[in-house]
Amino acid sequence: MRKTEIVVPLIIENVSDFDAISVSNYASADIVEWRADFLSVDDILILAPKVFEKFKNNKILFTIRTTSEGGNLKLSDKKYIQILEKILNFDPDYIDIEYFSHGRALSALTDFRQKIVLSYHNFDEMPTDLTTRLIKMHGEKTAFVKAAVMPEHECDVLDLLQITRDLTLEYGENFITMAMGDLGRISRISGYLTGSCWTFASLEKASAPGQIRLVEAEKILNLLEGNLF
Ligand SMILES: O=C1C[C@@](O)(C(=O)O)C[C@@H](O)[C@@H]1O
Repeated sequence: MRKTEIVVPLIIENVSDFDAISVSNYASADIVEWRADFLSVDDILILAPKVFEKFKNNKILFTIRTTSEGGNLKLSDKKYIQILEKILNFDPDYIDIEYFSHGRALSALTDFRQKIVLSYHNFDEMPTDLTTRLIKMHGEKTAFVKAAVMPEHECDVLDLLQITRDLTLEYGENFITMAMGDLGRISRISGYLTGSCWTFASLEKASAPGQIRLVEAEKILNLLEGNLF
């Protein structure tokens, strides 16, 4: 029995690509993350009914990664909240909210806290205030708190692992962390040590640097965690 849940990003770049997507490719994903920011806002709302119907037997995390945090869409808070409100009508299991870029969405959607994955992304560095940020995010009492950072040195990766372990011991198991890029790859398979609850593994196109492919992630996690849980 594996501990770490595997999240597989669903990336649709054109509405016309959707029908060719095979749900069976996502069968071994614990959660499917629809990274909706690869589409325009209009196309997100056009495709939403079809995505939630096609993946009705999967757990779905709905994510709009904005340009403020390494994604593709630049949105006002008002528009960001409007889209999330419309998507919530499809009852996703989780929605991602960028706490430091679009924190107003959290207060607007406070009734959905148990669906919210509060997130923070830093594609430039391992920030020195990461612990403070994660504790502040944890205080919002959402389902999960997630941080993806870019390590420059090996010590940045080791620091992230230790910070995750310390916070999990202190505050409980709702942290999801990863160090991105090739240097950070170990952080994606060390949840059994650190307490990080999820890892993101790619099917075809990775949604962030350093992601391990789904097939390999399953093998490694089953090897590392198989006899532990
Ligand atoms: O926040 C995350 C984590 C991630 O950035 C990663 O590094 O695997 C991938 C994103 O799709 C997801 O929304």
